Amino acid sequence: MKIALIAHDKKKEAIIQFTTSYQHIFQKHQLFATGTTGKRIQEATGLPVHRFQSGPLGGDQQIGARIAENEMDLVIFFRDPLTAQPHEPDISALMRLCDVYQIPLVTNLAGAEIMIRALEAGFFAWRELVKEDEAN
Ligand SMILES: O=C(CO)COP(=O)(O)O
Repeated sequence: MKIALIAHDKKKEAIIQFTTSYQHIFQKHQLFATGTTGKRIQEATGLPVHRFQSGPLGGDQQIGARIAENEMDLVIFFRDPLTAQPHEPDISALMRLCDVYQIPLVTNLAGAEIMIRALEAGFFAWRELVKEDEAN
């Protein structure tokens, strides 16, 4: 599966701990991330991560574009709800596209814990069916 990982600055440590804890699962998937998040995850885990621009420089929009092309299966976004972000419209647009295209999105650690277990349990098999349908 293609997984997007994004974390706001105050949530960077949390996403690093999360990806480190579940490295054995993440290593079976293709990882994508906004710039700084991806760099930190790569440094901490050694996992290969395709890095887009940093969030404020368009990274959220680049991930949104992948979603619009059905090229992303899951978005794990550790949002900071207590800090104003200069690129708030980009963040809203990304979340909106997840809803438009029915892409699973979690925006906090509690949701991510459940989602990663669902991923490992095979609950994402339907994504392959959607893609097969589109190809026909
Ligand atoms: O701002 C972000 C998401 O909206 C995250 O961007 P970085 O991973 O580059 O810090």
